[in-house]
Amino acid sequence: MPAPVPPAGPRTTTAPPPPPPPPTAIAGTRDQPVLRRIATLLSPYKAQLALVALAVVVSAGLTSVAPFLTRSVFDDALFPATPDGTVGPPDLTLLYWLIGGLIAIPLVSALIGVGQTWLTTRIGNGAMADLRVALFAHLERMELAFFTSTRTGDIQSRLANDVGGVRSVLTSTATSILQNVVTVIAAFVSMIVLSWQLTIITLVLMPLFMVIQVRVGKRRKALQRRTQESLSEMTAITEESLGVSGVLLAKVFNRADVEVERYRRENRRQTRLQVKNAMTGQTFFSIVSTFFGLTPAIVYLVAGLLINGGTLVGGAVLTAGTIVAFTTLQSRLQQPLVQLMRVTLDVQTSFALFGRLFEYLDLEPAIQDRPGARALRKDEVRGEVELRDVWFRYPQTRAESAPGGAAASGGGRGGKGGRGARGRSGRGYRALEVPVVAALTDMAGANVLPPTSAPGLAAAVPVVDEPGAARGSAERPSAERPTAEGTRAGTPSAVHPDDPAPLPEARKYLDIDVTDLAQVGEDLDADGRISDSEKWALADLSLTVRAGQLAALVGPSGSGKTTLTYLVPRLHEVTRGAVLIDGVDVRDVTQGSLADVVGMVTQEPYLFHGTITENLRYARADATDAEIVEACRAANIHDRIVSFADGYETITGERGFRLSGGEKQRLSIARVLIKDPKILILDEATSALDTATERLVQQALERAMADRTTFAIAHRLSTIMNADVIFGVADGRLVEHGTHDELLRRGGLYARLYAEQFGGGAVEARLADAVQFADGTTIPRAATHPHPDVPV
Ligand SMILES: Nc1ncnc2c1ncn2[C@@H]1O[C@H](COP(=O)(O)OP(=O)(O)OP(=O)(O)O)[C@@H](O)[C@H]1O
Repeated sequence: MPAPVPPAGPRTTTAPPPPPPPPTAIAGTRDQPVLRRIATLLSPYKAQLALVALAVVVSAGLTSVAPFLTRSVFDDALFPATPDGTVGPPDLTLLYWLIGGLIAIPLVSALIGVGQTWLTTRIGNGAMADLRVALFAHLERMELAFFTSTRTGDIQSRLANDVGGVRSVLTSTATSILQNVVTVIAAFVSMIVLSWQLTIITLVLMPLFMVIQVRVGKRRKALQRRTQESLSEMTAITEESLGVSGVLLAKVFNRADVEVERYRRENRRQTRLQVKNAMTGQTFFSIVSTFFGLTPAIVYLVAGLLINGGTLVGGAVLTAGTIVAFTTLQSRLQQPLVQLMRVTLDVQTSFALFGRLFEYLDLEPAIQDRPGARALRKDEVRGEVELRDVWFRYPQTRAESAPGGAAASGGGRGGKGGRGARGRSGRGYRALEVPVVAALTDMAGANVLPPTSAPGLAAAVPVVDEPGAARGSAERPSAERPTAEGTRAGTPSAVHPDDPAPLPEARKYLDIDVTDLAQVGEDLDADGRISDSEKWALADLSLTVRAGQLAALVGPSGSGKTTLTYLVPRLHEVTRGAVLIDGVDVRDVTQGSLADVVGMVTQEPYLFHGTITENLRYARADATDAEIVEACRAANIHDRIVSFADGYETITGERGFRLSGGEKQRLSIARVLIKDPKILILDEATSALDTATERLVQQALERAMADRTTFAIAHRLSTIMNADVIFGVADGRLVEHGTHDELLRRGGLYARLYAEQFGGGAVEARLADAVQFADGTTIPRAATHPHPDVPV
């Protein structure tokens, strides 16, 4: 039995969490300048900020009163002038009061300082936490394509390093600026009151300093951006190389040294940048400090000349007290002024970090709920799925859009999860995402049909039974969305300038060798019909699967089977055409309700680091212990779980690495059974299974498929034989459909596949360790493959 329900954590809470405020509300909008956006970020803390401002003004005021007390100590208390011009005896009463004041000022200032630090730390950390959550929530809403084209390390680095980098700006910089500005202004006013002539001497080089500082700031900002990019790169290398898969890959291919060298190189770059960053502006600050160090000497000299030459304007008197007070003020001015320059520089530098953060916050999720989207009611859904005139192409990746960008980073290692570019930053993503999305929206609204002159395809467009029945039930009026029949019959239709040239007839696909099918796209390219950059992952695809049917998808590797299935739960958005569930366009329903209706068992089931129970409850937080056990029994995994020392409380390990491929598969089947979706998408992964578990997985799958519409990317003969309909996909096109017998008679793609992959019906499945035959016998394979998770 599983242990009692664990305390509700983020993964197990039953009540849906309140929707996060849109990130723009937290951090302003794309069109606002960075400073305004930072102000928006701080706006929830207005009251505390006002308190801080008050504290700053009070302590600055107190600090600038001190020199006047000092002047009074000298001129009125210690050496009071008598009416006849001589120095009288010290006025001790006045001296006591003045000394009392001089003691009280630093004490009160220190107390105010403590309170101020407490407040600013709270404000800064609060705003930083808001920013981090806004970024996390925003990224969670991004579509799948964003993650396939962005390195995980880059995302992690922005959340950790960049947000951490702006911490000082948010915690102390704002108050530091305010404090120093007030101190500097108060000191200046006091200095002018004491002697405007001496003040001019102090100020004379300020304009020059300011100009230099702006230039230094620009340089520091550019350096900071490069430093953060390098940090992203390092995080990405760590993430890729020190994950379980990465370590396994490096060990199997003996690439550990290469990985270390890659890390060392980037680390060296990081060190160089850090040193440059720290050194930029140091000479400038040394000059400023030297100038301030020399100023008192210049002041004494000028004061002597002024007194001697009698050039003091308006009969002003330069007393010893005034000169002492002035130099005290002037030396007090030095520290806040230099600090102000440093802080302004930090702010300029931090803009580079804010820029990187806002870049992500400004990415528009390409797939969102449209206004007024309605919820699909799971209990009312029958589960009929239709793909209507579907065209799909993957959004251009960032490497393709930003020449030299990602390629220059040279970090990627490829692999299924990383087909997309491995760019260094998100810069290019929006640049191409927006036009792509805009173009798609245009096409969807412009009643544009992909042209085709492929008569062969007319025969290939499948409707499993009752042709047209489901088509008519779509919510959109047919005038808005022309039917596939219309297109096929050659009905004139608007042609978009971006549309590809006419495609060859389906016969072409049926006549070529199965193993050559992956090349079809390139053949077309050579013909000049579709350029490679315009290659469609799915083209002109229409099919209907009735509620409760099992549809098997077959076709060569890379033909688009996975892509096709991802359109149903809207993990990708069709470029043209529509996907309908019970006649309702998936774009018209909320993504949340769609996710409730569609379940997936992927080739590489993902388990997070946690107990088995926690992983299973991810499907439905309120699943009872009995339901969990029932699902595990149906998935043939219960007995295995209870055989573990910790039973249902066994920790699965990161990404489920403590479990075998077959165990993970059965757990993921149990998880989908707990979810109980109306539509199931199943990517059979027989090559990850061994003979011992194959039968258990197959049984589990049969139970999972029962009573729901299933799309199975089939790698088992029995799945195909049991299918109500088989769809043959080649190079993103549906080239044939029908039952096993019909397609065999046809002698096309499926017939070839059946002959080659399934040995004409003799082979049931190709497993990790053996080939399993339809009669139940197995023949071991040569054990050349060290681990199913390691690509060879
Ligand atoms: N995220 C992506 N970005 C760009 N192209 C992609 C992406 N994912 C897949 N593709 C491309 O789309 C095409 C179809 O891939 P898909 O994974 O759908 O094929 P498949 O038939 O499921 O292959 P397999 O049986 O090997 O899993 C391939 O050319 C592939 O390279």
